[in-house]
Amino acid sequence: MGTFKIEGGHKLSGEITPQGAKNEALQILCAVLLTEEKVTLGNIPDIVDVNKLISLLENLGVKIQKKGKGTYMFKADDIDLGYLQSDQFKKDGAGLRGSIMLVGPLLARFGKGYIPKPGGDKIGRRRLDTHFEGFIKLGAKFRYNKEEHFYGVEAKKLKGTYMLLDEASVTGTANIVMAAVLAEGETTIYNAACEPYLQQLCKMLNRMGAKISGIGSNLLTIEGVDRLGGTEHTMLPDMIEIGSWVGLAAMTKSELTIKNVSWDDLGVIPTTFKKLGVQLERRGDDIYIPEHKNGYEIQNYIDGSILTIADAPWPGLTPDLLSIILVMSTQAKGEVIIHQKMFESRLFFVDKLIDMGAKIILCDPHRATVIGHNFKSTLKATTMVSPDIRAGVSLLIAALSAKGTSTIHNIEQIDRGYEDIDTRLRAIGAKITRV
Ligand SMILES: CC(=O)N[C@H]1[C@@H](OP(=O)(O)OP(=O)(O)OC[C@H]2O[C@@H](n3ccc(=O)[nH]c3=O)[C@H](O)[C@@H]2O)O[C@H](CO)[C@@H](O)[C@@H]1O
Ligand SMILES: C=C(OP(=O)(O)O)C(=O)O
Repeated sequence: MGTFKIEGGHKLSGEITPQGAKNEALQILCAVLLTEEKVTLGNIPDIVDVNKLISLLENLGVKIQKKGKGTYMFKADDIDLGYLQSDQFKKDGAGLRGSIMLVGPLLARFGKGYIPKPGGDKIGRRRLDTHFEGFIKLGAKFRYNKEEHFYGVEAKKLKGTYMLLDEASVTGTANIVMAAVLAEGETTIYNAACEPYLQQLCKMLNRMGAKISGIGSNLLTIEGVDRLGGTEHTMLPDMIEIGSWVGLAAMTKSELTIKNVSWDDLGVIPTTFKKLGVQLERRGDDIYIPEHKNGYEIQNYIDGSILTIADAPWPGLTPDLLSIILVMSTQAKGEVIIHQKMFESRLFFVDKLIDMGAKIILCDPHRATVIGHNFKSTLKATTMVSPDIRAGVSLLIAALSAKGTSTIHNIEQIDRGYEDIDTRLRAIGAKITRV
């Protein structure tokens, strides 16, 4: 179990460049299976989950060449479907959430897709019904081995159809889109998720020859084609990382510039931080955050009632930023309710923040009320264990703002999604060491 030692209480300063988007990369990497031609991908983050998926592709027989930092060429012209039945696949496939999106492309191109119960954060129930209901609608036969938690779908040829998803699942939509692009006829997906990750995937598939319209909306129409060709694609900067650095800058009262954020793809993220009193400025495509010498004050609603920050499918606020927003609210002036609607076990990490001196009431598994200290009292350093990727980074931000030296164990959770985080934070003045 890896550990970070963090000496808190120091201001940071300078520039930080976000990595390529983790959740986009996981979709895009699976899409290389849809063609036997070369696909070159850039700005792939060097993080544990992405590297696990690249190694799954390699074991499936995809030829992979590293062209430079974050740039790889993939060629899926000789796929070993036998690997899907191996014990090794049952182990490797369960190592991350993103592996579930191998199923759609495999089903579309080879008529069969299998996957063990995927991994990812333990943040409550993470069902896969939307994915498999979509494949079944497209004509696939579904089977599930309960003892092994092993899922399978098979179909000679998928047929386009209309479907109304039971929920706007991010990976579910990506999976169904990747299956439908090679189906016979037209598929309409209503209540589709439309995060920038999905918009990027659909744009790339269109460059490969797919015919997808409605990109960016919750109604996608896909006219099936016989085959797809090669392409090049570059990941957007990771919006969750960008939000993490905004929260970090505010809570450590640091002047920070976040470079090349692709502002137009950030949706409500900048305005959400502004509601929490954070000053952030658009400078070209950078975010500039001044030193918050006098702290930051949470706005109330127009009628004076307490602000709620809640997650929602895009264009609502991503749930992946709520833990970060919660931690920075502990030093704000004012009160806020954090409502994590999607996941039921993602707020339990607040116990650690309470130990550190934060004023938080966990109302129920989904809602926490935070009463900010307005920097009148700093958090106390402590020893903690990172429960999931975003709670891990939130605890790291808490530790960087706290007085004294904190220890965070199980940092593998953080490494799952943040590239070389300690080196990058040291470059802007953080006192953090990996032990
Ligand atoms: C690898 C990857 O891309 N992971 C992301 C993806 O996970 P993933 O695709 O697994 O998440 P889903 O979008 O399927 O669902 C997330 C949770 O929200 C619930 N839900 C979803 C849609 C909806 O309309 N109503 C609703 O309640 C689901 O039941 C589930 O509990 O999307 C999540 C939601 O943005 C993010 O937290 C994850 O970081
Ligand atoms: C929940 C997350 O990831 P995953 O879906 O990979 O577990 C996340 O990125 O915050």
